[in-house]
Amino acid sequence: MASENVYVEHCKGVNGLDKVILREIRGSSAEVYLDGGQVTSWKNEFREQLLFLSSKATFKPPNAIRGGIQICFPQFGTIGSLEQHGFARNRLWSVDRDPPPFPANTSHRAFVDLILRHSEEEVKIWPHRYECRLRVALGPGGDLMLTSRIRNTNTDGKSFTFTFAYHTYFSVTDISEVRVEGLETLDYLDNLKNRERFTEQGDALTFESEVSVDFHKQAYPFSWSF
Ligand SMILES: O=P(O)(O)OC[C@H]1O[C@@H](O)[C@H](O)[C@@H](O)[C@@H]1O
Repeated sequence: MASENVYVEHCKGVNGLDKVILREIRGSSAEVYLDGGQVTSWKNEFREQLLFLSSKATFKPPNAIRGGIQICFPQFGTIGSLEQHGFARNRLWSVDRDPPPFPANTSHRAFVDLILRHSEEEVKIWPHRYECRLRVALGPGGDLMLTSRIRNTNTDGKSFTFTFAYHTYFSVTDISEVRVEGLETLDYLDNLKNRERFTEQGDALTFESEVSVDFHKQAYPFSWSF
């Protein structure tokens, strides 16, 4: 059997939408929808699901699929004039059959390359031309790697700025066991308190009730909602 069939399967998912299944020999797998360029499932070798996908996810483009790993581009959250989290999660991506080489080549066999290019319709709301590439790769040990590469294809040489995020919905068995470390001394905006600014004091963030906070570290904002 061709390796494409063993490790990478192109098929139809919910509502006939195009999806790609990545499989590794020890049993781990991932599923990626071309709608939104979105990973919707990631299972370890014991077939345990590591991502959350809402039972209310509609799989009706151009609505974003609620769950998995949404791609937020060219805007994360409400930092800018576009709709929340930008438009990439609402667009149909294509399989990139001939991606430019990666600086460090890996030996992964379960991977897919996707590409999203500007549409002329979209240029009206975000006046830039771009290529947004995403490689989703599943390693032999079941590790999932997302690599994104964004290229400015503006014909007039004009630069643009953007924000980007992998908006990941993790599946959590017991929220009281979860600790997020490494945030001490960083400032955050609390979405449940009118985005008031606070400084994290503790050595770990824990979750006893609903939490929705955006942390800012240098140029990289990141956000937690439970
Ligand atoms: O509802 P959306 O647009 O998919 O956003 C999902 C979440 O995105 C997070 O970044 C926000 O902090 C949350 O408040 C929000 O619920």
